[in-house]
Amino acid sequence: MRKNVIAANWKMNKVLSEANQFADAVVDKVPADDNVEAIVCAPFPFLPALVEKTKGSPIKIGAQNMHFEENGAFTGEVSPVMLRDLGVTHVVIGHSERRAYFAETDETVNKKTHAAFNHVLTPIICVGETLEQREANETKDHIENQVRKALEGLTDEQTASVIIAYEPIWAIGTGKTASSEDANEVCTHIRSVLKEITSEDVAEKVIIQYGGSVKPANVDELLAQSDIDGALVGGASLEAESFFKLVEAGTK
Ligand SMILES: O=C[C@H](O)COP(=O)(O)O
Repeated sequence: MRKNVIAANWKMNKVLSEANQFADAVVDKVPADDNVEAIVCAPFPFLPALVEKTKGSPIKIGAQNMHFEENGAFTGEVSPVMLRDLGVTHVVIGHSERRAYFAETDETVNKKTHAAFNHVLTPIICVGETLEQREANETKDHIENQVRKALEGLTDEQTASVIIAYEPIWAIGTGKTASSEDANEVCTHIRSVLKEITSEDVAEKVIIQYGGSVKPANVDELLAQSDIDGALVGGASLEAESFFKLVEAGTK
């Protein structure tokens, strides 16, 4: 039985005092529950404070991006070594906003995925189609291609522990959610691709999240689907109360 992984992706929001207030508000509320894992993926400047504030709680802290190299002349970049050293446990890789605005490619997604495992970070790998691709009936082929390229060269053990976030681009921040059945259909396809790449046993272990306008009002229906094991949440993860409700939904 897979647990639900509820990950907040704050994107480029909040200042440090707001990040601290959020941590204070949720740290004693989020339950230690085998059915759910709660992760907050925050901007780099907040990571040390959030790691400190959530120590001893079940909440894990993640970054929203990183470079694939360990160090070097890469002005403005943050390495996996730095994240691990801070106590960060997860990293979002290949978010559609990184792919669209910061030239992230399937190749860099794959390099970052390997770098994450080399530094004991769990990658949350994002895949998703545009509205044009959906309308042209290209969703499954596109997602399959993204998944295969992201996971190239991983061991079965590594593949079993990736988190894949299926986020249809047209549903991100738009208020439009894929119907839970449509979202599940793509997540089931991802799992069948994982079976081909590895084995049924490995594929059944992989956490597949849905992301795109998830909120307390629609999360139950999404999590009830057979192949949706959690959510990667932007807007509705910014308020502590709303994030807590999403995590609570994951315990059911
Ligand atoms: O990483 C999160 C996704 O981009 C979803 O964002 P959203 O919940 O604001 O639609």
